[in-house]
Amino acid sequence: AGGDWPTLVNATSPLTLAVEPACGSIDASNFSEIIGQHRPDESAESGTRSLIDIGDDVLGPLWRLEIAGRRMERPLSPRSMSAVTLESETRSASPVPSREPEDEHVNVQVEALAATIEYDPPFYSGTMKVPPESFTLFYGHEKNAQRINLANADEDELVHLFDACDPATFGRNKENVFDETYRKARKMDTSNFQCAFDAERLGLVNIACGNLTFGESWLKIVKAELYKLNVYGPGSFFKPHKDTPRGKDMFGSLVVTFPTVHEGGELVLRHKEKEEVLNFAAWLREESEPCVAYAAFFSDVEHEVLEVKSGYRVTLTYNLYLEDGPEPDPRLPFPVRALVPRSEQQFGEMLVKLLDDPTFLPEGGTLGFDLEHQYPIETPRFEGWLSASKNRFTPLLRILKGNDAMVLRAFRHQSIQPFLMAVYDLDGVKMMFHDFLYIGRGIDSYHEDPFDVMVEYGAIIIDNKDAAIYWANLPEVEETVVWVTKPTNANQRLSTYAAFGNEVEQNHLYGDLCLIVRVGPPGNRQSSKRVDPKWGRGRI
Ligand SMILES: O=C(O)CCC(=O)C(=O)O
Ligand SMILES: [Fe+2]
Repeated sequence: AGGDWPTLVNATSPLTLAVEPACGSIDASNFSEIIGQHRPDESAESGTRSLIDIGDDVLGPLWRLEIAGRRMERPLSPRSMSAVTLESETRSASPVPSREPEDEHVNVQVEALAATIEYDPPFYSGTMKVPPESFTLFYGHEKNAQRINLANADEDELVHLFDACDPATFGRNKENVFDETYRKARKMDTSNFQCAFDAERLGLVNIACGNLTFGESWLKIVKAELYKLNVYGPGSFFKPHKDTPRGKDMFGSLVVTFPTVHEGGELVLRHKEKEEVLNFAAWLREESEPCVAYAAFFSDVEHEVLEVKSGYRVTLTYNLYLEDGPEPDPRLPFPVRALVPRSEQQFGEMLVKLLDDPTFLPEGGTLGFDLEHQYPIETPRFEGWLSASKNRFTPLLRILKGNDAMVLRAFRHQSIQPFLMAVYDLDGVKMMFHDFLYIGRGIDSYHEDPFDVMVEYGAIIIDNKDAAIYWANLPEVEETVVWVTKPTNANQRLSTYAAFGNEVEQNHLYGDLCLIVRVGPPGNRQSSKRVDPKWGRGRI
């Protein structure tokens, strides 16, 4: 059978399930073959509902289930199928195992640590005075080159530039699409223009990026690669999106706006429920000398260009990369970071205080931090490539941003080595895993249950207190994570990250990750053995 699968709506008696088709009528013969004996339901309108007596040796295909108000949309393995029948037998019993009382003490301690982490803006913006010759732009196709001075261009010149550009596309679900309800603007590729403005040579890259903080950034140099020239006429806009990661070392974008007369076209940046509206047009109007306005932001910052009300808005966009710098000269003193995030000192001090406190995790334990930023994850080249031992997120430790890098540095300073994990929520059972997994990668949607695959490859069960009632054999918690900052997005399917970008890119996706830190008992915090899960309480 193809198309929509039926919905399982009720479990009436131990071995009877009621099933509703997602659309159309039920082909009853199909059910009896697959999961059990079909029996018409006299109480329901004909053709809409069926009862099925389940045999002992059921094999589940892909089902959409709704049991006791909970929806489950995933491949149903024999294990969860038997859980369904079992659940209806024991419905009155409490499905959640009894739990120890919350460990309030450790919660209070980690809350004090979390409170030292201050807001670290994921962008940096301003205006910058540049030499007059920087405003010259040559553009055009083949022999029809034109010249324009972007510091004093008139409307006709800007219309000509606008017309010379191509309509701008954007990436949606692995395709480059042209859709003027989403992005109404013009762009020009670097092969068709030459601008005297050079963000690197003018020092703008250093100014803008020096204020964004990274992991081990003193070992790195920032490279700005010119990406596009964008021209927005009256009525142009670009709806919210994140810039597509083009390579694992791309960490952000730089937008430079020229002082062409325009109104509107504000750049809106959003990250973690915070929003910032940058009105470049107004900033530039206030300057008495020719300036550009700029914003450098991390790639996982959602941004949008509001409608241009009048005039023409001209921008250059750059992709920002981290490149390895020269090896530090061992004879010189170890380089000092120019900029330390404000919270680094407070956090470091609180951390030392906690690690020295004999009442803090007296047997050791595992701390978890939700990362504030997303990072580009290289997508595997072929299906099913998973490893039980290799943590595919380790290379990302070098490019952590902002507070994520700050937390990593603080632990490393105490000789404690955090690592990265993705947290999954499978029907209320939370696990951490060292790789990404989605249908077509690791799991075969028809036969395999993601849970089974992840356990086989070494996923660690960290929480079961929200487990759905149909887990027959509730997996035991193997390691309790005390969350300093709680994960907000548990991963279900990686593919959802690819939805919108400014260009198609299939090799890297953004993923949500957590920094996990195993700390030893007082006096030996550096030992990182996994601790008995009865310690501490998970706080997802
Ligand atoms: O032109 C701008 O201000 C931003 C353009 C942008 O977001 C992009 O090209 O991805
Ligand atoms: Fe963008």
